[in-house]
Amino acid sequence: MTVSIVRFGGSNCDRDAALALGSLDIDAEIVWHEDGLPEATDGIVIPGGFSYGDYLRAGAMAARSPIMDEVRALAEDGVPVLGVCNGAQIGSESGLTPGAFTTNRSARFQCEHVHLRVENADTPFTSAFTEGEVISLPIAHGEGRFEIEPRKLDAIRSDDRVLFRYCEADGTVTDVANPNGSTDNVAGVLGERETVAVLMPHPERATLDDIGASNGAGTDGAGVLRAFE
Ligand SMILES: NC(=O)CC[C@H](N)C(=O)O
Repeated sequence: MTVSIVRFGGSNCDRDAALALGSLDIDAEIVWHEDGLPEATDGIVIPGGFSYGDYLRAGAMAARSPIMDEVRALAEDGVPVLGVCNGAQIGSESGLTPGAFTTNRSARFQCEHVHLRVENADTPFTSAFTEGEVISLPIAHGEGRFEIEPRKLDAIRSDDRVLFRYCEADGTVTDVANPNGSTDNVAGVLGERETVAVLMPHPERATLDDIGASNGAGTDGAGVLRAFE
């Protein structure tokens, strides 16, 4: 697969994503949003960062860049799309995925390792795992609290669109394990197709052996990025 990693002004995880994908022998190219998507694109990553300085709402301005029309069109054609952290905020702001990401319950930027329970292993982003498996990934965000209206929450639950939930190390979903106050502990959610996903934790920061070994992040992120193999 040839993955286009979409860079906006203020993206800062684009190179991490390229390195992580490269370490899995997946072709990846960083694409400046004004240049549009290359024709060869058959996978898309919207990376983390602080696009447009998080002004207005995190992700709100990048979501209105014309390249997002191209992303939406390819997503509808079944091209896998993954939004990570600021990319998740851009994904939800652009209507690729349901719900919204708002200010953390703590009202502070939080940077820590979290446990996640795999809720749906039947997607390209989770096929390396089993349902109910607990993985660990780092988070680093100020606006990561997933919010969704109750009716839509019921719908995504019954449609199996919750991808990951924040949990304890043993897989129990508790409020204490919920770092930012996300509704129903949701850490990652699918779009209308199981080939479109956004998540607040950073798989690209827990993929490379050397980085994982030195900062304790581990390499569970590789399982998520294998969606692009
Ligand atoms: N690491 C990131 O992508 C940060 C996301 C966003 N700027 C926030 O703080 O919520």
